Order: sequence, then C-alpha cells, then structure tokens
Amino acid sequence: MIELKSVSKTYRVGSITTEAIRGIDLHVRKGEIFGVIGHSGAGKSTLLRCVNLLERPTTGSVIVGDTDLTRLSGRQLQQHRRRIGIIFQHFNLLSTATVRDNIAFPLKLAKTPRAEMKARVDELIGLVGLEGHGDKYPSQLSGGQKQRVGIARALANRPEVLLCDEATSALDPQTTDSILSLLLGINEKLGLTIMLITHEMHVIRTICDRVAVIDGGEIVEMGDVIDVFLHPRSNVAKEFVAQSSEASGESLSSLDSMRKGKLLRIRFKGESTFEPVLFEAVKETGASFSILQGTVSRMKHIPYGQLIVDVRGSGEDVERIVRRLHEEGLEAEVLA
Ligand SMILES: Nc1ncnc2c1ncn2[C@@H]1O[C@H](COP(=O)(O)OP(=O)(O)OP(=O)(O)O)[C@@H](O)[C@H]1O
Repeated sequence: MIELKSVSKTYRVGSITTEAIRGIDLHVRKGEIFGVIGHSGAGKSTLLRCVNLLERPTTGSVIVGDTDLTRLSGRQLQQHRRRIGIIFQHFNLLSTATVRDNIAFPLKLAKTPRAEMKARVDELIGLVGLEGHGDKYPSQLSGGQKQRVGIARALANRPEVLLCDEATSALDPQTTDSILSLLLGINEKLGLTIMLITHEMHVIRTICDRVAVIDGGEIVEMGDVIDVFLHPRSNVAKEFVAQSSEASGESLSSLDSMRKGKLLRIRFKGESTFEPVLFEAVKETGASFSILQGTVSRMKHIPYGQLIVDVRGSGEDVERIVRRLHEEGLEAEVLA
C-alpha cells in the first residue's frame, strides 16, 4: 500500500546540512497498522512527511497504492493527497471553527455538495464518538476530544491511508488508550491502512502489527511487533523494550540473588500457556521449581508471556526440562 524505495532527505539551511533520513526502504501492507519508533531527532517526522510529500525526498521514490507520488505534478499530487489522511500531535484544528466546520473543511475543499457534506459530517461525528459536541469550538473540548475531531477530519474524504504523527503524545495515558482503541476500531471496521510514528513502545504494542525502529535517520530493525518485542536485536530496540513497563519488574541481578537452583527464563507467544507444560516437564524429573517472576499480556491481539523460575535439581534434570519445553514449542533459556 505504501512503498518507500531508497528514500533520503537532506535539509540545507544556510551552510548547515542535515541528513535527516538515509536510504529508507519499507513496505506497509494494505490494512495493517505499521509503527515507526525512534528517539527525538531520529528522523520519524521527516519519514512520515515524506509519505504524503509534505517533505519532498531528496532521493528515492514514494509509492502509495499504484502511484509514484514523486513523479506527479503539483495538481495531480493535490488530488492524490486526498487519499492520504493525516493527524497531528497538537491536533491542528481551526480554533475559530466549530467541530462540524473543522470536520467539513476537507469536504468543502473537495467541493462536496451541501446535503452530502452534512450527512458525511454526521456520520463521522458518530464514528469518532463526538455526538452532542458538533457545535462546540476546539477550546471547549478536552485533548482526547480534539484528537477525535482530528481523526474525523482526516477520514472525511474516505482516504485509504491514515498517517499519525505522534497522535497521542500530548494526551494522558487513559486518553491515549481511548484514542488507540478508536484507531484500532477504525482500522478493523474500514480496513484502513495506518502508518504511525511514536517514541512510545506502549503505542506500538497496543495497536501495531509491524514496527520499524529508526535511529540516526536509518531503519535499524523491522519486523512483527511481537518478534521485535521479544527478541530485540538493535541497541535502540532493546532500550525501548526495556523502558516498556511490563518488561521491567525486578532486575535479573536481584532475581539471581534470590535463586537456590538454576534461573530459567521461559517465553511463549500465541494461545499456548506454559504452566501445565512446565509442570509436566518438571514432574518427569526429580526437580522442583518456584516462580520468581511472571508476566502474561497481549500484544495487540496476540497473548504472550514470560516466566522466570528457580529450578532446583541436577544439571541433567534442568537440561531435560529445557529440552522438553523446546519440544513443546516454548522458548527456554538458562540465565544463571
Ligand atoms: N525543516 C528542517 N530544516 C532543517 N533540519 C530539519 C528540519 N526538520 C528536521 N530537521 C532535522 O532533521 C533531523 C530529524 O528530525 P525529525 O523531526 O524528522 O526527527 P524526529 O524523530 O521526528 O524527532 P522528534 O521526535 O523530536 O520530532 C533532526 O536533526 C532535525 O534537526
């Protein structure tokens, strides 16, 4: 749906040259939610703005649907931009216009007939849950409600792609979750392709299918969210995973000091659950175990979990347990 091929962007301000992104290749599939995560200055905004050519790449091509946007004339580009909605961190609403007028704005630009425009605005107000707020001005709305207006406005012309520029970064955690669940609902209901940028792993874990990690203007890692989360390879991805609250808990060194036997880490993803398997595996040996730490959570719709256990038994017992867990498709690793 979105394909970036060798996209680079260099800013030149006076004598200062900044290579904001370099050689970016990525493919966002139709209907998926694709997240780009990176620290401040990594190049996220530049990358997102290259997708609808708010920033024109210095080199490379940007293909949305079947069209290479970098080859279009100004007028053709304007037409194609209607197929790409965008929402912003600070909402960018017209403060002197009501909710209805803000949502209607792109419809007016597209010269939509009056009756059709009214019906579409009503429909969008319902879709984003703003019933009863249509005649209010942005200053009378909460941050979450303002972003709902932003989403309705972005969807007005029925785009195929929605770009989200740090859409929840100005919101509190609870409001963030309500906006994320709205985006997920819209993605599922309308089959809309969503590409978002964020510096929060929580956003990625909650709604994204795949993620790209960007650092110093380059993509350093890309894959299914669950794989990147469970097996981060780059240092930046490891940092983001470590910051993500559910991955924390007691440090390994303090667990190490609590153990009486071997420290074993077991991970699973998908519908399997490790407890009965672990219990059976241990029962076959003379060992015993106690759980030191456990998390079971969901990554979008996929359950995953991690258990750290203290296994007391011979080296041979521990090896046998690990082998048995591997046979059952679980990841098991002796940490200490
Ligand atoms: N219009 C511009 N002119 C010159 N340099 C720019 C411009 N926009 C961004 N940059 C530079 O490009 C680099 C990448 O910036 P970008 O805004 O894309 O990063 P980011 O990951 O979105 O950061 P943040 O999360 O802080 O917004 C930075 O070094 C920044 O200073």
